[in-house]
Amino acid sequence: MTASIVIDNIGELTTHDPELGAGIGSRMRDAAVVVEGERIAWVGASAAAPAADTRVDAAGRALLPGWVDSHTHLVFAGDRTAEFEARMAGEAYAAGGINVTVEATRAASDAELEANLTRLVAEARRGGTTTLETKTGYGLTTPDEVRAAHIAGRHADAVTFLGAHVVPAGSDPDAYLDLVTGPMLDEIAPFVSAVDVFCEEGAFDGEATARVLAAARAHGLSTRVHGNQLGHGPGVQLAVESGALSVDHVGFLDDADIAALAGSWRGEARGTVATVLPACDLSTRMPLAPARQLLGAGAVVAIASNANPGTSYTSSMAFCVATAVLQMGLSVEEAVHAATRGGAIALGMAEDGWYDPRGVAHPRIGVISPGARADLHLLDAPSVTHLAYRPGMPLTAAVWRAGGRVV
Ligand SMILES: N=CN[C@@H](CCC(=O)O)C(=O)O
Ligand SMILES: [Zn+2]
Repeated sequence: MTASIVIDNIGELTTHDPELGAGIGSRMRDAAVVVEGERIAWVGASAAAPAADTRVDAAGRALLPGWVDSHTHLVFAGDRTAEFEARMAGEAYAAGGINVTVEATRAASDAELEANLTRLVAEARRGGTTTLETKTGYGLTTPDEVRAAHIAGRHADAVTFLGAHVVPAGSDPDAYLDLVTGPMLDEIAPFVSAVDVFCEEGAFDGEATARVLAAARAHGLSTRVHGNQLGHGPGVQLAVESGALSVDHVGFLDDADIAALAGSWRGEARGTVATVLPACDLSTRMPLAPARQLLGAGAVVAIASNANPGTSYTSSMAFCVATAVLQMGLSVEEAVHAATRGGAIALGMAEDGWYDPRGVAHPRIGVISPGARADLHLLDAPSVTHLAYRPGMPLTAAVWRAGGRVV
């Protein structure tokens, strides 16, 4: 028999389910949610809630989908405090800092990398994150990248190959590109679901990016691009042209980039999500990505933490949501949508039947709707508005992932 839970007396319920009359911008009051096994079985008025094996009284607090963090780099060792201090003293961020983490990561044992990853995933869970993508990209040799993918696959919901993060110190750029689009990709492909490339000055130019994306597609893998982070460039256009799931950072966009991202959702096929990374923009002292203009133009926007030791050493999605509201001009509803359902769309997990790295199929995530996976985040607050109204406060009261209480 599958165990059931009813969470009733919910003061404010964010579902993102248009069928429940609660898409972006509307919230249900006095609601209840019933969970059966790993799925949501029922959503409705608290007064009409059916009985279940266990009852949780939300006591008038707000319930929303668990955060979907669609962009992190958590397989690493070492620390970049000195680089951060230098940046706060006025030095600019440059892609080359990645090599500092590459050196520390290569020197770490499997157990050290896994312990660090486990610690960071637990930290994210405590903040309400129920789904997490993470990338390789601090190994940059075939064995080091494959080991990162294996370690990530034991703890993350999606693993992305980022061999094209930067040309490792001492390597010839052409030879490295041949490796990353050839033998390294061949070896890692069975253990990842997507390929990412850092298209930026100091990393990979447009031509190299196009080669990485084409090689990924030839292996049947999805693609993502780190694009337009430090300046204008071809990352967004290449991502859209190649049908990438997402292009992330998007700090420096011209009108054609915004039009391409919005236009990518107008045809039959799905488009490319614009993933903004507010904590990274702040930590690198870069302009905040134009999320308001992107939404205004009709683009699909996700918010992610970009947790990594160089540019964004936080997995706090609540902090990212608060920043998106306070500094990027999003409404609370838009920011919460971008950090939940937006992330699910960016990961290809917004529909039933997506597979995790262990080959297990799951129901859709990022929504609170009958049939969806029961990933739920109860706030110690009456409304999601408090995420921005009380920034920095620990508002996570309880978290369920696939129907199981994890916080
Ligand atoms: N932009 C590329 N990669 C990371 C930075 C990684 C690092 O500096 O260690 C990012 O998303 O910001
Ligand atoms: Zn990143």
